[in-house]
Amino acid sequence: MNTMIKVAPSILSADFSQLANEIIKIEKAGADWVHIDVMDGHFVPNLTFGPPVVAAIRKVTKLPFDVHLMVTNPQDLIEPFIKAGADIITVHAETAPHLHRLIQTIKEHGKKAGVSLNPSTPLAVVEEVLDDLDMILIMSVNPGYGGQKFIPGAIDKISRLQAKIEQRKLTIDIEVDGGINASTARQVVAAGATILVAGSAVYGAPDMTQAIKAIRGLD
Ligand SMILES: O=C(CO)[C@H](O)[C@H](O)COP(=O)(O)O
Repeated sequence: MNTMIKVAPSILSADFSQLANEIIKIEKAGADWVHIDVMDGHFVPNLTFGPPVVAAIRKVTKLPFDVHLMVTNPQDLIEPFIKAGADIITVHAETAPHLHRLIQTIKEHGKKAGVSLNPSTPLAVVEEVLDDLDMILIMSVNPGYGGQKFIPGAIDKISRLQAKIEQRKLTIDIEVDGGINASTARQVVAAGATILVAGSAVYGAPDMTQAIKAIRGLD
């Protein structure tokens, strides 16, 4: 049992016609953060939310907004999403030749900065910015869609990242996204993950409260 684990349901799996209610539902069910998947139809083959949608849903909850930018030009969208109400902004290393600058921009606005790695991207790409990061998001599916199958290679990647964080005595959260359910959650938490993103396992569950508890490992 680990009470330090945070669960961040992804509204990608919500009913978009009822978005405000869908956010209120996860808040009542015990979610820690709201995970918002921003997709541009270019870096990933899907198109989702822009800053106006985030500004609109900001009015319905005080839960932290965990904004995951799956976009080709993250530098153009950091400030608009912060103005819209983001608390944590994560950019993909694959989209950012000037990763250090982007992280500094996020932090200068007083927000938490994360970097995400696709399944095929090695940990080495964040080596030089580790000291500046609040969070690393390990993708356990190829980004673009909810409801995909967890890629088991993520577990060893999380263990190696956790060892590196410990060795450097840093405080960085490890978030995992894709195919998370009660069973995969246990495996990634054992490897060192602290924040679990779950879309279909929460929104597709008959009892959301129970699903969140099970993912957190408190069932
Ligand atoms: O970033 C994502 C996809 O790119 C989603 O957050 C992720 O897939 C969550 O959905 P599920 O838990 O259904 O896999």
